[in-house]
Amino acid sequence: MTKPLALTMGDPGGIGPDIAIKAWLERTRRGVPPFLLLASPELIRDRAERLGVELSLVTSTPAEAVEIFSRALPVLPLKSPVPLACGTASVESAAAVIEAIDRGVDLTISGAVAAVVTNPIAKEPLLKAGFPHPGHTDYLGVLAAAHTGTASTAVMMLWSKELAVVPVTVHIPLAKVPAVLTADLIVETARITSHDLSTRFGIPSPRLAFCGLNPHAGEGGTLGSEEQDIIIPAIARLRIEGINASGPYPADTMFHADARTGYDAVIAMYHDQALIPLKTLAFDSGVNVTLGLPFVRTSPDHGTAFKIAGTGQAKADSLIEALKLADRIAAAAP
Ligand SMILES: NC(=O)c1ccc[n+]([C@@H]2O[C@H](COP(=O)([O-])OP(=O)(O)OC[C@H]3O[C@@H](n4cnc5c(N)ncnc54)[C@H](O)[C@@H]3O)[C@@H](O)[C@H]2O)c1
Ligand SMILES: N[C@H](C(=O)O)[C@H](O)COP(=O)(O)O
Repeated sequence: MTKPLALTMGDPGGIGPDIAIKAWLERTRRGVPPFLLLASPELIRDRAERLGVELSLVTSTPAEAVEIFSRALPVLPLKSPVPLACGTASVESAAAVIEAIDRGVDLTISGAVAAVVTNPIAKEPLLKAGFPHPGHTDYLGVLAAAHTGTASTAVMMLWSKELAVVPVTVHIPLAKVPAVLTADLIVETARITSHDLSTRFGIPSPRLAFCGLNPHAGEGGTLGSEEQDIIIPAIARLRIEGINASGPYPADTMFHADARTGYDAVIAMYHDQALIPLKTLAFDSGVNVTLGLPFVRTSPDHGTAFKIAGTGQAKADSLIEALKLADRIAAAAP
C-alpha cells in the first residue's frame, strides 16, 4: 500500500487549514495523493465551520492514513497547544508550528510517510519566539544535517511547468546580497540543483542558465563587477565539472517565452530576481521544492495570506500541485 504524505498545518492563523481542507475535499476530482495533516483537530474543525464546510475528520496514525483518506480527513494531533487563531499571526503558535515541521520530517526520515509537504508559515512571529531560521528551507538543512551527521546545504527551487528558478541568496536584505554572493556559493547551489534535477526530476543533463547580478549582466564590467569577479568564474568551474551551465545573462530578458525554451532552470542571484517571474507566470501552480535534502519536501509557492484566512477565498491549487509533485518525486527518489 502507498504511504501517505505528511502535511503540516503551517501558521494556524493563515490559510494553511483552509487549503488543507479544500485539497481533501477535491481529492477525488483532482487526484490528490493521500495525506496526513499534522495539526490540532479543534483548529481544523473550527476552520471548516468558518468555511461552512461539513467535514469528516478522524485522528489517525501514519499507518492508518491512506485507508482513512478516502472517507475522512486524517489528522495527527500535535502535542503543543494550537490557538484557534484565524487571520492573525501569534507568537503563541510558534511551538506548534515548529512541532508540525519537526514531526513531518521525523516521519519522512523514518519512512512512515513518503515526503513532507509544508503549509506556509509567517517568519516574523517565529523569529520573535526565538526560532533562529528565516524559513523552512534553512531549518530543513539543519534537521537533515542532524540526521545524517554531515553538513547539508538546502537549496530553494520554485518549480512549475512553465519555469523553474533557484535563488542563490534567499532571505537576506538586498543590501547584503553582493557581500554574501561568492563563487563557492554559486557553484554549490548549482551542483545541488543539477544533481537533484537529474535524480529526482529525471532530466539527464539539466541546462542551467545563470542570471547576472547587475543590469545587462554588468555590461562588460561597466555596470558592476560581480559578473567578471564571481559569476563567470563560477560558471567556468561548473563547466569543467561537466555541468551544463551558461550565462551570465541579463535577467530582464531571460524569462520571456522563447528564452524559457533554452534552459531547464534559472540560477538567480537573489530572492526577487527568481521569485517574481515564477509567481507572475505560475502563482496558482508553482511549487516550492527543497533540493539537497536526504528526503523530499515541497510547499505551495504562496504565503500565509492572513487577510483571506477563513473567508473561503484561498485557492488550494498550489498546495494540490505541491502534494502531487511530492508524491511523484518521492516515488523517483534515488
Ligand atoms: N512557504 C512559506 O512558508 C511561505 C512562502 C511565502 C511567504 N510566506 C510568509 O507568508 C507571509 C505573507 O506573505 P505575503 O503577503 O508576501 O505573500 P502571500 O503569498 O501570503 O500573499 C500575497 C497575495 O496573494 C494572495 N494569496 C496568497 N495565497 C493565496 C491563495 N492560495 N489563494 C488566493 N490568494 C492567495 C494573498 O491574499 C495576497 O493578496 C509572510 O510572513 C511570509 O514570510 C511563507
Ligand atoms: N521565499 C519563499 C517564497 O516567497 O515563496 C518563502 O518565503 C518560503 O520559504 P521557505 O520554504 O524557506 O519557508
